[in-house]
Amino acid sequence: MVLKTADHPSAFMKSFLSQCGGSAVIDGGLATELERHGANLNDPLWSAKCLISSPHLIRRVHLDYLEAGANIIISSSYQATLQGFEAKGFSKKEGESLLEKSVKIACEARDLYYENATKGSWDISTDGMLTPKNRPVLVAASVGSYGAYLADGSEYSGVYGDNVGLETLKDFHRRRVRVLAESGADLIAFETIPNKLEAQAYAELLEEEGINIPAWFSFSCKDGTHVANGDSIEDCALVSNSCDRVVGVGINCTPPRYIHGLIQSIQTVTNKPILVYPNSGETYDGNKKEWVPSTGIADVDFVSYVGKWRDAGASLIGGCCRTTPNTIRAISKILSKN
Ligand SMILES: C[S+](C)CC[C@H](N)C(=O)O
Ligand SMILES: N[C@@H](CCS)C(=O)O
Ligand SMILES: [Zn+2]
Repeated sequence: MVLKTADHPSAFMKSFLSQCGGSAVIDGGLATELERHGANLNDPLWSAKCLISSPHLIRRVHLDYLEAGANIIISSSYQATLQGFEAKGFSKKEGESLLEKSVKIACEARDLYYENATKGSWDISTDGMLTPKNRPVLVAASVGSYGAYLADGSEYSGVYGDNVGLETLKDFHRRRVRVLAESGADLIAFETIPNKLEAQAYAELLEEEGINIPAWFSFSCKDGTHVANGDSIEDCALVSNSCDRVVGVGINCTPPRYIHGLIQSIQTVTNKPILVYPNSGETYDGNKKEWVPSTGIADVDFVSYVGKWRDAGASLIGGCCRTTPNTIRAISKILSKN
């Protein structure tokens, strides 16, 4: 199924959601699956390292998520930055090619998925889910936060220091956003945004650079009302209202237990579609680059929350770190039952 970007970005998202039957499925943890397939991501580039060492694995993981029911696959550019590539000895041009490659791999996985679907003659799978041929699929180009580039878990603190202001953040992301916007992706996923300042930087960049594909803003949160650095989720979500190109706002890489309250808060300040793709509820240790079980309330039964999130107003739902194709298959099953 081919979706054309409508003249107005919000019409594009509306039409996509309607073709998905009202709710869309976002994919699950990309890096999580790369690691499960044997990749060692203990590197400043984290998952973007695989763009250099194992692009075939990235394609495999995208395909696994499509086969599990995802309507949106997010590219492997989360921690792919021109500055990060430069530190590894790549030229600016080579860095830009690697950014483009992340989207190309996701598009190839989508093509392969549709190709396989066309070979099959089924329309409905044995468990009642709609299968390949008529499922809309978008490729979202990931833009991880400045904190992700720092490679120390700063996307969960949002504390960048006094030296990092609005202009620094805009300059840091500018070229990367432009390259990804022209890479063939359907939208840009600004992910794991840990503070309001970075959302403002993205909103201004979208305008200044005349970015002509839609985008979403997705925040990492520390509780049911605040993003990682303590800014209120309402203030952060409000930033998206200033920008027509932003067609969705929500939360990712945040424990499931906070999501319901966050959806309710976002709804008080915006009419834009709400997206949620939480992590497993574990905590990231940025020094060891390892996930550790959280103390406190368990988030084991992620999937049992999904209906509640949809009823609360989320229309795009998936998973982030430590979620897998099994998580996405279960979400897809729940959302396909109206
Ligand atoms: C979403 S976090 C788990 C990504 C990795 C982090 N930026 C790091 O490099 O340690
Ligand atoms: N899209 C990224 C987000 C990390 S928080 C991933 O799934 O690896
Ligand atoms: Zn995550």
